[in-house]
Amino acid sequence: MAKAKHQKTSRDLEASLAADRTKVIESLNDSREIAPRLDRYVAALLQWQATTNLIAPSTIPELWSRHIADSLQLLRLAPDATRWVDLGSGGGFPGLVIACALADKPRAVVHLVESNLKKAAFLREAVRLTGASARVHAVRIEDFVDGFNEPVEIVTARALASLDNLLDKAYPLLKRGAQALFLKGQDVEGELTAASKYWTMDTELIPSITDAGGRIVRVVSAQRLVPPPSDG
Ligand SMILES: C[S@@+](CC[C@H](N)C(=O)[O-])C[C@H]1O[C@@H](n2cnc3c(N)ncnc32)[C@H](O)[C@@H]1O
Repeated sequence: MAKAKHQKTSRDLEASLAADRTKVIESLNDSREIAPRLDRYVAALLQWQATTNLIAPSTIPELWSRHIADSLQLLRLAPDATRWVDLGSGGGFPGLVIACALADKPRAVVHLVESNLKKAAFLREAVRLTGASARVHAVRIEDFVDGFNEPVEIVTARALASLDNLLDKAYPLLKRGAQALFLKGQDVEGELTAASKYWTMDTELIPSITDAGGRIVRVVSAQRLVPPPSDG
């Protein structure tokens, strides 16, 4: 009886995933190159998810719309960018998904910065399996951004920190001319108000196409008004 229930549950999950995949793949202009890469990525993610918490388990049935489409929407906002840095990549959102989409674009690279060694190991395996245009940096963001001197056009982050904190983390890249695309939830106005106490910013709020009420914050430029509190 318990075994039959387990089989039904796993069949239900497979059916949900397949329906969700179809919806997302059909929404793409041309999925011929990216679909096989994303399929390999999802297979690896589900395999590693059994031992490493890469995504919230409740989101697995809608993995394609909640995570993959959520990540892919950033490409429309920077269609010509080839140099990306994704901060706190976790299981690969949005950076690895973007790197799958850019795999055939000359000179494209997405730098994935993730300090958790197990997640970084997963990202390396996913890059190997998919052929994504990505490099994995298993370091803390704070240790990565200052010494990183390759060209950067776009900095991304999702589910990492408050806007004020994200600006602090990304600032060494923003001041070199990079723009930021931060995937945010519904309370982004509150975060903008809080950040504006410390920053003067040129920002744009773009509605998310996958997360009702969610917004993408495009930071065109930012300048800190008040120095961050010192540690000592
Ligand atoms: C909540 S997860 C989000 C992961 C992914 N961006 C997503 O949307 O699914 C935040 C990730 O950022 C990583 N992280 C947090 N602080 C970091 C830091 N200072 N340097 C590097 N990685 C960090 C954590 O290890 C974790 O994997």
